[in-house]
Amino acid sequence: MPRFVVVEGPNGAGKTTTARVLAERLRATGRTHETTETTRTPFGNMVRAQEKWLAGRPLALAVAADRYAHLDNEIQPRLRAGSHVVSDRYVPSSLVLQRIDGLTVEEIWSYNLHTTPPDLTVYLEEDPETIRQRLAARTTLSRLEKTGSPELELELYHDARAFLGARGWRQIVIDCRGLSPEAVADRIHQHLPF
Ligand SMILES: Nc1ncnc2c1ncn2[C@@H]1O[C@H](COP(=O)(O)OP(=O)(O)O)[C@@H](O)[C@H]1O
Ligand SMILES: Cc1cn([C@H]2C[C@H](O)[C@@H](COP(=O)(O)OP(=O)(O)O)O2)c(=O)[nH]c1=O
Repeated sequence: MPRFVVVEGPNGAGKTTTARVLAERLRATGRTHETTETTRTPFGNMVRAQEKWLAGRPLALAVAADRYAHLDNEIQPRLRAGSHVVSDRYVPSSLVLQRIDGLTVEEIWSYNLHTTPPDLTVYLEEDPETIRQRLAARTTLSRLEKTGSPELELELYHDARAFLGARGWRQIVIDCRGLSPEAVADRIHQHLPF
């Protein structure tokens, strides 16, 4: 049975790296599609490019619209065709980033109410100082990356996890400190039934 797995965590925690290694590993068990939010579609690229101008509610709505299109046009068709789907970011990212952008959890959730819960949502945690050093090496940071901090994102991810857990989402936390991306992917794989 194909599975929809989401990788979450603060900027610089290792989402993109982990999602790539995990997808590579899952390919040994069946077809696997790797994807990301905001999407690499023209609409998703526009949202990313306009992130400075589309703040607060307009950004929350644009990101949610991109997410619903992602579900309709990419995630659900791939799952129906028998592929596993691994997404770098999904609803929890909105519960963190849109909150940093001034919205309440209730408003953010109202825009995401009709999304499909993943089979497994993985929250990566890493030492804030390690994350800060990784972000310092990046040449460009988005408006929200500059507004938030590793500590704030970790705290808001904690709230997001409690909120979604109360709504039946199946979730795990991986403490990535000292673990290679392969070791992180191993731990995630242990929670999947294949
Ligand atoms: N488990 C890990 N151990 C050591 N370095 C890592 C690990 N995961 C990611 N990295 C490194 O940390 C940096 C940020 O990783 P990235 O996957 O881009 O994070 P995110 O997608 O969460 O912003 C990259 O340079 C990446 O190589
Ligand atoms: C997925 C998502 C992205 N965004 C916005 C803020 C981010 O700075 C921007 C880009 O997402 P991000 O994945 O962090 O950047 P990139 O793909 O360029 O590495 O999109 C949200 O505000 N909420 C979300 O739920």
